[in-house]
Amino acid sequence: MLRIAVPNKGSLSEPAAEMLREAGYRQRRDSRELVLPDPDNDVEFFFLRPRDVAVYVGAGTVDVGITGRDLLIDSASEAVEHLPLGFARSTFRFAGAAGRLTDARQIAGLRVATSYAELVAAYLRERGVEPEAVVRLDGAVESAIRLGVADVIADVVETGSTLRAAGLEVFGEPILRSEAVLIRRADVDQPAGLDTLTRRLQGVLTAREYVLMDYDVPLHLVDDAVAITPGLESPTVSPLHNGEWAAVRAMVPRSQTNRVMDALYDVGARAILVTSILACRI
Ligand SMILES: Nc1ncnc2c1ncn2[C@@H]1O[C@H](COP(=O)(O)OP(=O)(O)OP(=O)(O)O)[C@@H](O)[C@H]1O
Ligand SMILES: O=P(O)(O)OC[C@H]1O[C@H](OP(=O)(O)OP(=O)(O)O)[C@H](O)[C@@H]1O
Ligand SMILES: [Mg+2]
Repeated sequence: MLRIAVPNKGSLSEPAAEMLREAGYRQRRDSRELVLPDPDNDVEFFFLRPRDVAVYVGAGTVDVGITGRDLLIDSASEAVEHLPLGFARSTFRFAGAAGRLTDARQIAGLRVATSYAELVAAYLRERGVEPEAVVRLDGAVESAIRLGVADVIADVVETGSTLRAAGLEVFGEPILRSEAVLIRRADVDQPAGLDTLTRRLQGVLTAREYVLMDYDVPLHLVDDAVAITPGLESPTVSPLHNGEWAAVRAMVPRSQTNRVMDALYDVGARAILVTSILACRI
């Protein structure tokens, strides 16, 4: 039975549960449940603090887990990234008082507050920058400068509104681009059942990223239309009963749906229909 660690709280928890549900797994109804067997799918879920997921996976006490790339790196555990999951996207950045600093090298001799002390210390070490101290805080890191425990901070930035509200500005290159990732232990044989979990999650990612597009097009324009919708491998083209038109079906990136419909209409396609994909195996 594959043991899967899932964040029990925070930004990762709800989208992780939603993705697993879409992949056909049971998910807990009560947020206090810590263990959830799913015998029909031969897996067992363990709901753990997001920061602890990589620790358990690295120790081998659970087989795989869902966490953030930033948390995985900060944990310095023996776990590795297996599959990026496309949600909880963020950047990890240095920030300070507006207009004060422009480059990470200027952090030499300063105090940096962060909840990701390992990640920040390693980043500065690799660049030969020696801060006075890396101050480890649990959260609300944006207040550390105003309250006098640090000169700069390093934290998760998504929209930037928390930084703005604290009167801070990012500086230097992004330290990291993070998103939720499925992790597994390094240097051991793949646990039984990981292939199935991976295929199911990839199916959810594809179903979210693509739509199915159907349209009719005169036979002499099929090549022009198919050039606009090449599909993943090759679109399905079927004859219509009238003998002069074809029906075409292809997968199209969801983000391009309307642009592709406009282009198809312009080359002469009609009856263009778009359908969401509920699940798939590619
Ligand atoms: N505002 C955000 N947008 C996107 N991802 C975020 C955001 N805040 C945190 N994350 C991501 O969530 C993960 C951190 O999980 P964690 O649950 O510890 O943080 P959190 O969402 O800040 O929860 P809490 O502060 O309630 O403990 C990291 O991978 C981080 O990149
Ligand atoms: O760029 P934004 O869209 O504003 O998001 C980033 C903020 O979200 C998270 O904070 P959270 O709400 O989890 O509080 P915390 O600092 O207590 O963890 C993160 O630590 C940042 O502070
Ligand atoms: Mg937080």
